[in-house]
Amino acid sequence: MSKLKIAIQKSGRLSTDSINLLKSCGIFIDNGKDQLKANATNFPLEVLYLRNADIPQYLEDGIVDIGIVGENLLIEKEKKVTTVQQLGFSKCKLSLAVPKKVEVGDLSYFEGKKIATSYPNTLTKFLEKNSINADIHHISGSVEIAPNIGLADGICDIVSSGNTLFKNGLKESIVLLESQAVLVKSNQLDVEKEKLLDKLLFRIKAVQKAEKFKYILMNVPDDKVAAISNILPVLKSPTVLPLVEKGWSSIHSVIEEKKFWEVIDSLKEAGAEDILIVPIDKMVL
Ligand SMILES: Nc1ncnc2c1ncn2[C@@H]1O[C@H](COP(=O)(O)OP(=O)(O)OP(=O)(O)O)[C@@H](O)[C@H]1O
Ligand SMILES: O=P(O)(O)OC[C@H]1O[C@H](OP(=O)(O)OP(=O)(O)O)[C@H](O)[C@@H]1O
Ligand SMILES: [Mg+2]
Repeated sequence: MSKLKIAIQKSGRLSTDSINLLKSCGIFIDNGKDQLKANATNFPLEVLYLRNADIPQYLEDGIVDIGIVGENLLIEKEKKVTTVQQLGFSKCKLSLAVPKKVEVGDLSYFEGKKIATSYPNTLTKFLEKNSINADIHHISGSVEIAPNIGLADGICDIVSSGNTLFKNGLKESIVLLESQAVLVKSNQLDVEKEKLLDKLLFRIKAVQKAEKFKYILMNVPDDKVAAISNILPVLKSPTVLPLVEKGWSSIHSVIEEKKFWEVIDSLKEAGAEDILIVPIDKMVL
């Protein structure tokens, strides 16, 4: 039987969330300590733990079938692969940054300047597109140190919370792109592997939907059931169940979490009591 090979980062910013995503899809991985290759016990999936930076090439070569990487890396590497789904974690930006006291104004500040980065390809293209000539210095890590040791005037690196910039006396000046983790596939999948990927994707979407929605329950006086049902921005019509106490009902439904916060006050004003919001594990609609 065919097996899908997935590449995930061995250790780093993507690894924990990637493993958790597989877990929440009900996929159990039989992992030994320091094992770089493992099999799922209940899904035709083989997991390869790799360096993030190597994954796009493995995908292009068809050595692995699918992988989880940051969008920023795909843009940098420009491999022939296909993005299947945004995953919503490891959100970050790729930005130009300079020492705190420097006034940047616009991109023309960087004309003739020296910029240290781990993303030379993305930066080169961005500067070319904007007709800026700069001296790009490629380093593979600890980029934020460069201006402090006289290696560069500015940097171009990943920014998330901004802590690393702050601690190194730098400030973000121009954002090149925004990124998040994505599921990517090789362009060499056969029909059987495409089918397995569809199965996996179906599960991922069920998990993602469940994260957005909550199960909602509340007690309401019988004469307010209609009014409260009208306020609730729910997926379908709510379920109404009688309480043991006469004259009261319990309304159950599924609601988008952000919409709940928009209607909570009107629900209370309309007479809803004992409102419970409960997480949903999976959602298949
Ligand atoms: N501080 C951060 N916050 C959120 N996401 C980040 C952050 N830093 C990096 N990322 C995202 O996670 C991806 C992996 O980053 P990480 O630093 O773990 O990889 P790396 O050390 O460059 O990779 P490798 O596995 O090749 O050693 C990046 O490409 C980016 O998309
Ligand atoms: O804005 P922040 O939340 O501070 O995150 C940004 C930092 O995170 C990443 O480095 P990481 O810690 O992954 O180290 P690395 O260079 O070893 O990959 C990135 O290269 C920045 O240095
Ligand atoms: Mg990093």
